[in-house]
Amino acid sequence: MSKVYEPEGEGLSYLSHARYGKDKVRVFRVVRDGAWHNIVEYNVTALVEGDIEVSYTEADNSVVVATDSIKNITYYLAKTSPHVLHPERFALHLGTHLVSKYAHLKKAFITIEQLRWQRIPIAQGEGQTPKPHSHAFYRDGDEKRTVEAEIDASAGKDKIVASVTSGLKDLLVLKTTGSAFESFVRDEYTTLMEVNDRIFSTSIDLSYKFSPLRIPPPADGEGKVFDLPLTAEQAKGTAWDGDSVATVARNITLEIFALDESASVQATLYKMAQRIVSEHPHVQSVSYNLPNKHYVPVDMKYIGIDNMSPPKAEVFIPLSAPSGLISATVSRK
Ligand SMILES: O=c1[nH]c(=O)c2[nH]c(=O)[nH]c2[nH]1
Repeated sequence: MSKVYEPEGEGLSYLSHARYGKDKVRVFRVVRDGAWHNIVEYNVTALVEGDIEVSYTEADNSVVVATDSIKNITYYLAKTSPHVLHPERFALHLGTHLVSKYAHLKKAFITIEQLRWQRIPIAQGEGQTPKPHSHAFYRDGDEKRTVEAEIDASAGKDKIVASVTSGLKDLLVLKTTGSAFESFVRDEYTTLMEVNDRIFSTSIDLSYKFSPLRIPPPADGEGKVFDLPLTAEQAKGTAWDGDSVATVARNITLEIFALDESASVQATLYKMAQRIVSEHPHVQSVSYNLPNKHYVPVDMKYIGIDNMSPPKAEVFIPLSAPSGLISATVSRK
């Protein structure tokens, strides 16, 4: 056998953080309700922390639940969990299962990206409103719904606490008026013109943090049976009710983007975030990252055509880079 590599200066350092698991677990699930089929497609990341130091420091794999097994558990729960169609609940179930089954694993970090599948609308006849098809779907954009759940069993397996941050990303929007940018700092570095009318386009990255949830001990001790003792009323607006919060947060974002007479990306962002906090008592904070995707009017002076400011500005160069990047978090007082 070749010589085992022995690091030098062992006394100089220590393992200060360790977390591992499976990334990019791609899952598609169909739930058949007779002829009516419901589907989800997820990209799942499932990571764990706990008493795993020796796997790094002593090459002792006896504490390692293989990442391959973590992937298998993800598929096992995609098959058996009653929560699979709801990304927040599925993340909570998966995380609870991991920390309940393995005593030495104290925390699970589950990230889910849900890809879009919409039902194909089918017109039933001439002049009829189209109806969503029972089992045929199309991808209507790159937007993803996101969930990040931390399931913490370090206070004991019967005292599991979960914190969940949900949101969406890659929702591309654009408006052709109702956006200005004026009265900013002017000095020797300024070349940007003040504009009272411009194109506003951004790719929305939104996240909202829910207040923590207590997870009751799983009935079978392993986390295979999992439910929250919340009535529908108690669950309203919590991470458990993630689907309805996601719908409202998305609608608020789109509505304010469309309707706001925007003074800047900053000011519009703030209005969106405030509205989400005000409509959901269980949302503790809301964050947005909004790239300002610039559309620059083409200067046609050289051929005697005015294309520089609205209403004359009609032909634009969509700049792929650079973009502005405006971000903020609005928190409940
Ligand atoms: O809405 C904007 N905010 C800025 O901070 C900024 N900076 C810039 O060049 N254009 C814009 N637009």
